[in-house]
Amino acid sequence: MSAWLEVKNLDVSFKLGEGGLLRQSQGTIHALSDINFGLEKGQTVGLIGESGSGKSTLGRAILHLVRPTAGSVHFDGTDLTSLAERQMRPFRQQMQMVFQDPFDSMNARMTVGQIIMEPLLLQRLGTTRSRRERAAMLLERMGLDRLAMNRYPGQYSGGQRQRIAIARALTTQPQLLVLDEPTSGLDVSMQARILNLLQDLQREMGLSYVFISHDLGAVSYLAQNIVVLYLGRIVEIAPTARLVNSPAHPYTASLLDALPPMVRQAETPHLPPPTGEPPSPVNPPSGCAFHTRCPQAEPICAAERPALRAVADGQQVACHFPLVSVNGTPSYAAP
Ligand SMILES: Nc1ncnc2c1ncn2[C@@H]1O[C@H](COP(=O)(O)OP(=O)(O)OP(=O)(O)O)[C@@H](O)[C@H]1O
Repeated sequence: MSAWLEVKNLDVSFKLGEGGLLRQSQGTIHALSDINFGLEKGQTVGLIGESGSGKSTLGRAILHLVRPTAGSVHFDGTDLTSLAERQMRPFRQQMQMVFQDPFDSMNARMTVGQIIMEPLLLQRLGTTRSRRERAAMLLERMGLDRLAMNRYPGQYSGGQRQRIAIARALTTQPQLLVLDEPTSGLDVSMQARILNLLQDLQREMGLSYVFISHDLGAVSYLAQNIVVLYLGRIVEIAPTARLVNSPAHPYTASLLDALPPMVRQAETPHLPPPTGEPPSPVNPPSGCAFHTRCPQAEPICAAERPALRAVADGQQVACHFPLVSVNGTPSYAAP
């Protein structure tokens, strides 16, 4: 049975040398290869990985903002990838994106009210009065004063601007939000407040989230399932508790190193964080792309790409030597 949101065999490539910043370079960036996962209504899936692993591209491909090279995205039974932009319009209302630095995506000369009402205007929804009323109501729900309607985003702190961005994303009453690093750049207490707000809104409105972050701690707070990406491929996918307590891929175990001890259990393996920069996605390493940085790589890892395979209920890993055996039992010695 298909999930409410289903990503199937998704590939996204960018050709270099066709203009823009990258016109000096040649080749193809395989930003995403063979991505498969599902999300149920009212739930959160986390996308985690280092910079350049393909998280934002995946979020954008789900929202039909990037055209996949192959594969499909199904939303509530409809294959979005087969739709022309005009047919996509009713779905745009259902799905919105919240960006990392909302100030970058806000026009500093527009008032907060205009910013929040803009999606309604663009989609020609409501009347002037109903748009204003909805924007003011959402501002209040975000813990901001209605007076903010006539002020400018520059008058607000990072955390307040993130609340304004969330209010804007909610104006069209979407069912799905793609949250792209919504807490990065905020201090720890503000991060916690935004995460709590997102959790409350999810319960109240039945929202579904695709939560993109390089911070496993933030993702594990909201997500029921986590997808770990490395150089455009899924290396592990698992229910959150399983991933955090029994990671199967050495790369996942190295991301756990950054988790506070109260989130990670004492006996959970956590390898040192990967050293150096990830390899280039234009010319990725042979076999398992992580083998060049993996502390336990064997010759087969450079020769053959491991397929994603199930090791426990809901847990799949692409590794020749997973840290758990096929029945999900940890196969590592406690430190
Ligand atoms: N429009 C584009 N044209 C060419 N290459 C792109 C484009 N968008 C993304 N890429 C490349 O695709 C790869 C994945 O990028 P993406 O931004 O999805 O990664 P990310 O995991 O979200 O990283 P970050 O955390 O830094 O945002 C990178 O190598 C990036 O340079």
